[in-house]
Amino acid sequence: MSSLGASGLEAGRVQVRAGGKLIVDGVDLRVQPGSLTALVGPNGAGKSTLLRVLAGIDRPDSGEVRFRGDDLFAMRRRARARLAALVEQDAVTDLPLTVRSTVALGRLPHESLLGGTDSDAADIVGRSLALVGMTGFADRELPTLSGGERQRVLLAKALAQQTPLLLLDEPTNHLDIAAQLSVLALLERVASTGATVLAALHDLTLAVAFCHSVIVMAGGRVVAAGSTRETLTPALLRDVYGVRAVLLESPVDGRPVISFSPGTPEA
Ligand SMILES: Nc1ncnc2c1ncn2[C@@H]1O[C@H](COP(=O)(O)OP(=O)(O)OP(=O)(O)O)[C@@H](O)[C@H]1O
Repeated sequence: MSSLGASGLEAGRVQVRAGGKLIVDGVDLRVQPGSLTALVGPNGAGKSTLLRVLAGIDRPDSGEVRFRGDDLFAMRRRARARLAALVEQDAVTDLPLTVRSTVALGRLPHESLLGGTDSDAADIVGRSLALVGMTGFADRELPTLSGGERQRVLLAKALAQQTPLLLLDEPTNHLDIAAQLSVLALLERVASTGATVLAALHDLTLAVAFCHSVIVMAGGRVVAAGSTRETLTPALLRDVYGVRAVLLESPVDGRPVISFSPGTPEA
């Protein structure tokens, strides 16, 4: 595997087998630091499975994952948790914890094993809650929150982890349109600080508006990757999703917009 050297996320020949078939089938990818990258593809393409491998949570059946040149599976769990955070899709959120305590879990990898406290924890937890607009919910119990509120708390927990690698599985799930836009803008800002940020997104309009790069998966494989504008072409969207689409430019801010039309695309 060629190396990104001291930066970025790199996966080589990653395979994951489940239920007797390859659900991730020889994935090679690179995610550059400093810009937001989208991971897109139809339902069942293998995005969630791949994200768990890229976060170092699930070991692949074969292949390797490196971040800043280091093998994620060769390091201890705590060390890995200081490098990589994953916001999972519909993660279990019925723990009887307050919002503040939930976000504070993101600080665990930074606490000293010798019992010393993480002196900045309260401050970082407070700032993370503010970034996702959940300050007023700090003392609420997690199970009492709406789906969108929980989603924002889980994002705050990952932000509190302060990792240079941030992976997100459908981070805009359950969010209203204003919250979706503010989460994408927040991820853009996190990436602009030099972090490596990869988000699985179903909403291609959001992907093309906010993400500089895109990785397209189908059937467990990466079928295209590159700059979002150049990769998400009408031909690619027809081949991968079977839809009719056209790429336009927003008259408001010049950002790209994908417009979809009903009906089956012509071959
Ligand atoms: N333990 C398992 N046994 C059998 N098949 C599995 C298992 N886990 C996942 N799969 C299958 O692997 C494929 C990839 O699943 P995955 O959740 O990674 O896809 P995805 O791209 O995230 O999908 P979605 O967009 O619907 O969330 C799916 O077809 C899924 O049914």
